Amino acid sequence: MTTDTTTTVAPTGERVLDARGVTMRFGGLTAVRDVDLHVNAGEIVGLIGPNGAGKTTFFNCLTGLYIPTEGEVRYKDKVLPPKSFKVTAAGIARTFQNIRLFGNMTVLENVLVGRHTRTKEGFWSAVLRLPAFHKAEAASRERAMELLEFIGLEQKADHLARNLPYGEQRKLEIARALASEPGLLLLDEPTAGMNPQETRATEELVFAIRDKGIAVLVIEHDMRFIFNLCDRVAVLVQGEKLVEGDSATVQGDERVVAAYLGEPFENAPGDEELAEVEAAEAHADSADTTTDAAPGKENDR
Ligand SMILES: Nc1ncnc2c1ncn2[C@@H]1O[C@H](COP(=O)(O)OP(=O)(O)OP(=O)(O)O)[C@@H](O)[C@H]1O
Repeated sequence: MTTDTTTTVAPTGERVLDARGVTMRFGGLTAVRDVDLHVNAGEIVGLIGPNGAGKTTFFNCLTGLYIPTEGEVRYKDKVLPPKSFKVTAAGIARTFQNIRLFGNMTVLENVLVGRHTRTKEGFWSAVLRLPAFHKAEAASRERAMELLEFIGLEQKADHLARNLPYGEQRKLEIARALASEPGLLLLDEPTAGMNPQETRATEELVFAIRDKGIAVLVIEHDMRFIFNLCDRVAVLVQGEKLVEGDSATVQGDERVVAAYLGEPFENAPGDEELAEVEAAEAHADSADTTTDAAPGKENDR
Protein backbone atom coordinates (compact mmCIF):
# COMPACT_ATOMS: atom_id res chain seq x y z
CA MET A 1 0.00 0.00 0.00
CA THR A 2 1.55 3.27 -1.05
CA THR A 3 -0.84 5.45 0.81
CA ASP A 4 -0.89 6.81 4.31
CA THR A 5 -4.61 6.84 4.66
CA THR A 6 -5.52 8.43 7.94
CA THR A 7 -4.98 11.33 10.24
CA THR A 8 -5.56 10.29 13.84
CA VAL A 9 -9.09 10.79 15.13
CA ALA A 10 -8.96 13.05 18.16
CA PRO A 11 -10.82 11.93 21.30
CA THR A 12 -14.18 13.66 21.72
CA GLY A 13 -13.78 16.96 23.53
CA GLU A 14 -10.14 17.50 22.54
CA ARG A 15 -9.56 20.88 20.91
CA VAL A 16 -8.86 20.36 17.22
CA LEU A 17 -9.00 23.96 16.05
CA ASP A 18 -7.90 26.92 18.09
CA ALA A 19 -7.94 30.30 16.37
CA ARG A 20 -6.85 33.20 18.55
CA GLY A 21 -7.00 36.90 17.85
CA VAL A 22 -7.35 36.42 14.10
CA THR A 23 -7.36 39.73 12.27
CA MET A 24 -7.30 40.13 8.48
CA ARG A 25 -6.87 43.52 6.86
CA PHE A 26 -7.04 44.33 3.18
CA GLY A 27 -5.45 47.78 2.92
CA GLY A 28 -7.72 50.03 4.96
CA LEU A 29 -10.48 47.42 5.32
CA THR A 30 -10.49 45.15 8.36
CA ALA A 31 -12.48 42.13 7.15
CA VAL A 32 -11.90 40.09 10.33
CA ARG A 33 -11.04 41.64 13.67
CA ASP A 34 -9.57 39.83 16.66
CA VAL A 35 -11.68 36.67 16.33
CA ASP A 36 -11.22 33.73 18.70
CA LEU A 37 -12.89 30.47 17.76
CA HIS A 38 -12.29 26.89 18.72
CA VAL A 39 -13.73 23.58 17.59
CA ASN A 40 -13.55 20.44 19.71
CA ALA A 41 -13.42 16.90 18.39
CA GLY A 42 -16.94 15.53 18.00
CA GLU A 43 -18.44 19.00 17.52
CA ILE A 44 -20.33 20.68 14.71
CA VAL A 45 -19.83 24.43 14.98
CA GLY A 46 -21.67 26.99 12.87
CA LEU A 47 -20.37 30.35 11.68
CA ILE A 48 -23.09 32.77 10.64
CA GLY A 49 -23.38 36.44 9.88
CA PRO A 50 -24.81 38.84 7.30
CA ASN A 51 -23.25 39.17 3.85
CA GLY A 52 -19.77 40.66 4.00
CA ALA A 53 -19.37 39.85 7.71
CA GLY A 54 -16.00 38.19 7.10
CA LYS A 55 -16.95 34.51 7.31
CA THR A 56 -15.18 33.35 4.15
CA THR A 57 -12.18 35.55 4.90
CA PHE A 58 -11.96 33.87 8.31
CA PHE A 59 -12.13 30.42 6.63
CA ASN A 60 -9.36 31.52 4.28
CA CYS A 61 -7.25 32.47 7.30
CA LEU A 62 -7.81 29.00 8.78
CA THR A 63 -6.84 27.17 5.61
CA GLY A 64 -3.65 28.97 4.61
CA LEU A 65 -5.19 30.85 1.67
CA TYR A 66 -4.64 34.06 3.61
CA ILE A 67 -1.97 34.72 6.19
CA PRO A 68 -3.77 36.58 9.00
CA THR A 69 -2.47 40.08 9.62
CA GLU A 70 -2.54 39.21 13.31
CA GLY A 71 -3.34 36.16 15.40
CA GLU A 72 -2.59 32.48 15.37
CA VAL A 73 -4.35 29.34 14.19
CA ARG A 74 -3.55 25.98 15.75
CA TYR A 75 -4.70 22.55 14.68
CA LYS A 76 -4.35 19.92 17.39
CA ASP A 77 -2.03 22.27 19.24
CA LYS A 78 0.34 22.91 16.32
CA VAL A 79 0.52 26.27 14.58
CA LEU A 80 -0.68 25.81 11.02
CA PRO A 81 1.71 26.40 8.13
CA PRO A 82 0.74 29.33 5.86
CA LYS A 83 0.19 27.17 2.75
CA SER A 84 -3.14 25.60 1.88
CA PHE A 85 -1.77 22.22 0.76
CA LYS A 86 0.19 21.95 4.03
CA VAL A 87 -2.95 22.79 6.00
CA THR A 88 -4.78 20.02 4.15
CA ALA A 89 -1.93 17.62 4.84
CA ALA A 90 -2.07 18.61 8.52
CA GLY A 91 -5.72 17.51 8.67
CA ILE A 92 -8.04 20.39 7.72
CA ALA A 93 -10.11 20.00 4.55
CA ARG A 94 -12.62 22.41 3.10
CA THR A 95 -15.23 22.98 0.47
CA PHE A 96 -15.81 26.29 -1.26
CA GLN A 97 -18.81 28.56 -1.68
CA ASN A 98 -18.64 28.02 -5.44
CA ILE A 99 -18.29 24.46 -6.64
CA ARG A 100 -14.72 23.70 -7.69
CA LEU A 101 -14.86 20.26 -9.24
CA PHE A 102 -12.96 19.06 -12.28
CA GLY A 103 -15.98 18.91 -14.58
CA ASN A 104 -14.34 16.82 -17.29
CA MET A 105 -13.08 14.21 -14.87
CA THR A 106 -15.22 11.40 -13.54
CA VAL A 107 -16.77 11.39 -10.10
CA LEU A 108 -14.21 8.80 -8.96
CA GLU A 109 -11.27 10.75 -10.41
CA ASN A 110 -12.37 13.87 -8.54
CA VAL A 111 -12.23 11.95 -5.27
CA LEU A 112 -8.86 10.46 -6.22
CA VAL A 113 -7.47 13.95 -6.80
CA GLY A 114 -8.64 14.79 -3.28
CA ARG A 115 -6.33 12.06 -2.00
CA HIS A 116 -3.16 13.71 -3.24
CA THR A 117 -2.08 14.81 0.23
CA ARG A 118 -2.35 11.20 1.40
CA THR A 119 -0.35 9.61 -1.40
CA LYS A 120 3.33 9.75 -2.24
CA GLU A 121 2.56 10.52 -5.84
CA GLY A 122 1.17 13.99 -5.29
CA PHE A 123 -1.28 16.28 -6.99
CA TRP A 124 0.24 16.57 -10.50
CA SER A 125 0.81 12.87 -10.75
CA ALA A 126 -2.90 12.40 -10.05
CA VAL A 127 -4.00 15.09 -12.49
CA LEU A 128 -1.62 14.01 -15.27
CA ARG A 129 -2.09 10.32 -14.53
CA LEU A 130 1.64 9.53 -14.51
CA PRO A 131 2.75 5.86 -14.13
CA ALA A 132 3.33 6.21 -10.39
CA PHE A 133 -0.27 7.26 -10.06
CA HIS A 134 -1.46 4.00 -11.62
CA LYS A 135 0.53 1.98 -9.07
CA ALA A 136 -1.04 3.77 -6.15
CA GLU A 137 -4.45 3.84 -7.75
CA ALA A 138 -5.75 0.46 -6.56
CA ALA A 139 -5.51 1.32 -2.86
CA SER A 140 -6.69 4.87 -3.36
CA ARG A 141 -9.51 3.69 -5.59
CA GLU A 142 -10.79 1.36 -2.90
CA ARG A 143 -10.85 4.19 -0.36
CA ALA A 144 -12.41 6.59 -2.87
CA MET A 145 -15.17 4.06 -3.62
CA GLU A 146 -15.82 3.73 0.12
CA LEU A 147 -16.27 7.48 0.28
CA LEU A 148 -18.58 7.49 -2.74
CA GLU A 149 -20.63 4.80 -1.06
CA PHE A 150 -20.70 6.91 2.10
CA ILE A 151 -22.18 9.88 0.24
CA GLY A 152 -24.40 7.70 -1.97
CA LEU A 153 -22.71 8.29 -5.32
CA GLU A 154 -21.02 4.93 -5.89
CA GLN A 155 -23.37 4.15 -8.80
CA LYS A 156 -22.15 7.29 -10.55
CA ALA A 157 -18.41 6.73 -10.09
CA ASP A 158 -17.83 6.74 -13.87
CA HIS A 159 -20.03 9.72 -14.69
CA LEU A 160 -18.42 13.02 -15.61
CA ALA A 161 -18.65 15.40 -12.67
CA ARG A 162 -20.17 18.12 -14.82
CA ASN A 163 -23.12 15.86 -15.67
CA LEU A 164 -24.18 15.43 -12.05
CA PRO A 165 -27.16 17.39 -10.78
CA TYR A 166 -26.22 20.36 -8.65
CA GLY A 167 -26.96 18.73 -5.27
CA GLU A 168 -24.79 15.73 -6.15
CA GLN A 169 -21.93 17.98 -7.25
CA ARG A 170 -22.01 19.56 -3.80
CA LYS A 171 -21.93 16.08 -2.21
CA LEU A 172 -19.02 15.13 -4.44
CA GLU A 173 -17.11 18.18 -3.23
CA ILE A 174 -17.59 16.93 0.31
CA ALA A 175 -16.36 13.45 -0.67
CA ARG A 176 -13.30 15.00 -2.30
CA ALA A 177 -12.58 16.94 0.88
CA LEU A 178 -13.01 13.77 2.95
CA ALA A 179 -10.54 11.99 0.68
CA SER A 180 -7.72 13.90 2.38
CA GLU A 181 -8.77 12.11 5.62
CA PRO A 182 -9.27 15.29 7.65
CA GLY A 183 -9.77 15.65 11.37
CA LEU A 184 -11.65 18.91 10.73
CA LEU A 185 -13.89 19.68 7.78
CA LEU A 186 -14.76 23.27 6.88
CA LEU A 187 -17.91 23.68 4.81
CA ASP A 188 -18.58 27.03 3.13
CA GLU A 189 -22.32 27.30 2.41
CA PRO A 190 -22.85 23.59 1.66
CA THR A 191 -26.59 23.99 1.00
CA ALA A 192 -26.43 27.09 -1.21
CA GLY A 193 -28.82 26.60 -4.13
CA MET A 194 -30.26 23.37 -2.74
CA ASN A 195 -33.94 22.48 -2.48
CA PRO A 196 -35.32 21.59 0.99
CA GLN A 197 -34.97 17.85 0.36
CA GLU A 198 -31.31 18.20 -0.65
CA THR A 199 -30.71 20.44 2.36
CA ARG A 200 -32.15 17.81 4.70
CA ALA A 201 -29.94 15.14 3.08
CA THR A 202 -26.90 17.38 3.59
CA GLU A 203 -27.85 17.77 7.24
CA GLU A 204 -27.87 13.97 7.62
CA LEU A 205 -24.56 13.74 5.79
CA VAL A 206 -22.91 16.25 8.12
CA PHE A 207 -24.17 14.33 11.17
CA ALA A 208 -22.74 11.14 9.65
CA ILE A 209 -19.38 12.87 9.07
CA ARG A 210 -19.35 14.01 12.69
CA ASP A 211 -20.16 10.45 13.77
CA LYS A 212 -17.04 9.29 11.93
CA GLY A 213 -14.99 11.40 14.35
CA ILE A 214 -14.48 14.39 12.05
CA ALA A 215 -15.18 17.79 13.61
CA VAL A 216 -17.08 20.22 11.39
CA LEU A 217 -17.09 24.01 11.08
CA VAL A 218 -19.81 25.23 8.75
CA ILE A 219 -20.76 28.59 7.25
CA GLU A 220 -24.40 28.82 6.19
CA HIS A 221 -27.10 31.40 5.57
CA ASP A 222 -29.89 28.85 6.08
CA MET A 223 -30.69 29.39 9.75
CA ARG A 224 -32.94 26.37 10.09
CA PHE A 225 -30.10 24.17 8.84
CA ILE A 226 -27.59 25.80 11.21
CA PHE A 227 -29.75 25.69 14.32
CA ASN A 228 -30.77 22.07 13.72
CA LEU A 229 -27.25 20.95 13.09
CA CYS A 230 -24.81 22.78 15.30
CA ASP A 231 -23.67 22.17 18.86
CA ARG A 232 -22.39 25.73 18.96
CA VAL A 233 -22.86 28.78 16.75
CA ALA A 234 -20.66 31.86 16.45
CA VAL A 235 -21.99 35.05 14.89
CA LEU A 236 -19.71 37.39 12.96
CA VAL A 237 -20.85 40.93 12.27
CA GLN A 238 -18.63 43.41 10.46
CA GLY A 239 -15.63 41.21 11.05
CA GLU A 240 -16.11 40.81 14.79
CA LYS A 241 -17.52 37.94 16.79
CA LEU A 242 -20.74 39.26 18.27
CA VAL A 243 -22.11 36.22 20.08
CA GLU A 244 -21.24 32.56 20.53
CA GLY A 245 -23.32 29.85 22.16
CA ASP A 246 -25.74 27.01 21.61
CA SER A 247 -28.56 27.42 19.10
CA ALA A 248 -31.13 28.56 21.67
CA THR A 249 -28.79 31.21 23.09
CA VAL A 250 -27.90 32.60 19.68
CA GLN A 251 -31.47 32.57 18.37
CA GLY A 252 -32.66 34.42 21.46
CA ASP A 253 -29.98 37.10 21.38
CA GLU A 254 -31.43 40.48 20.46
CA ARG A 255 -28.11 41.67 19.03
CA VAL A 256 -28.17 38.81 16.53
CA VAL A 257 -31.70 39.64 15.44
CA ALA A 258 -30.70 43.30 15.11
CA ALA A 259 -27.64 42.37 13.04
CA TYR A 260 -29.88 40.56 10.60
CA LEU A 261 -32.50 43.29 10.23
CA GLY A 262 -32.93 43.99 6.56
CA GLU A 263 -31.70 40.48 5.87
CA PRO A 264 -34.28 38.25 7.57
CA PHE A 265 -33.61 34.67 8.57
CA GLU A 266 -34.72 32.16 6.02
CA ASN A 267 -38.21 30.89 6.90
CA ALA A 268 -38.75 33.84 9.24
CA PRO A 269 -40.92 36.78 8.22
CA GLY A 270 -39.11 39.87 7.00
CA ASP A 271 -40.26 43.42 6.41
CA GLU A 272 -41.83 42.66 3.03
CA GLU A 273 -43.73 39.67 4.35
CA LEU A 274 -44.86 41.62 7.41
CA ALA A 275 -46.08 44.45 5.16
CA GLU A 276 -48.01 41.93 3.04
CA VAL A 277 -49.61 40.38 6.14
CA GLU A 278 -50.56 43.82 7.48
CA ALA A 279 -52.04 44.80 4.11
CA ALA A 280 -54.01 41.55 3.96
CA GLU A 281 -55.28 42.07 7.51
CA ALA A 282 -56.29 45.65 6.74
CA HIS A 283 -58.09 44.41 3.63
CA ALA A 284 -59.86 41.69 5.65
CA ASP A 285 -60.90 44.26 8.28
CA SER A 286 -62.42 46.53 5.66
CA ALA A 287 -64.15 43.55 4.04
CA ASP A 288 -65.58 42.59 7.46
CA THR A 289 -66.84 46.14 7.93
CA THR A 290 -68.50 45.99 4.52
CA THR A 291 -70.05 42.62 5.34
CA ASP A 292 -71.30 43.92 8.72
CA ALA A 293 -72.78 46.93 7.01
CA ALA A 294 -74.52 44.81 4.40
CA PRO A 295 -75.74 41.59 5.99
CA GLY A 296 -76.77 38.91 3.51
CA LYS A 297 -74.16 39.95 0.94
CA GLU A 298 -72.46 36.56 1.33
CA ASN A 299 -75.51 34.89 -0.20
CA ASP A 300 -75.42 37.19 -3.19
CA ARG A 301 -72.07 35.80 -4.43
N1 LIG B 1 -9.23 39.55 -1.20
C1 LIG B 1 -9.91 40.60 -0.73
N2 LIG B 1 -9.48 41.86 -0.95
C2 LIG B 1 -10.15 42.93 -0.45
N3 LIG B 1 -11.30 42.83 0.26
C3 LIG B 1 -11.77 41.60 0.49
C4 LIG B 1 -11.11 40.42 0.02
N4 LIG B 1 -11.83 39.34 0.41
C5 LIG B 1 -12.89 39.81 1.09
N5 LIG B 1 -12.84 41.15 1.16
C6 LIG B 1 -13.81 42.03 1.84
O1 LIG B 1 -13.88 41.58 3.19
C7 LIG B 1 -15.22 41.68 3.66
C8 LIG B 1 -15.68 40.33 4.15
O2 LIG B 1 -15.92 39.49 3.02
P1 LIG B 1 -16.26 37.94 3.16
O3 LIG B 1 -16.39 37.39 1.77
O4 LIG B 1 -15.28 37.30 4.06
O5 LIG B 1 -17.68 37.99 3.87
P2 LIG B 1 -18.72 36.82 4.08
O6 LIG B 1 -19.22 36.95 5.47
O7 LIG B 1 -18.11 35.53 3.70
O8 LIG B 1 -19.86 37.23 3.05
P3 LIG B 1 -20.93 36.30 2.24
O9 LIG B 1 -21.89 35.76 3.26
O10 LIG B 1 -21.58 37.29 1.33
O11 LIG B 1 -20.15 35.26 1.53
C9 LIG B 1 -16.05 42.24 2.52
O12 LIG B 1 -16.15 43.63 2.69
C10 LIG B 1 -15.22 41.91 1.30
O13 LIG B 1 -15.47 42.82 0.25
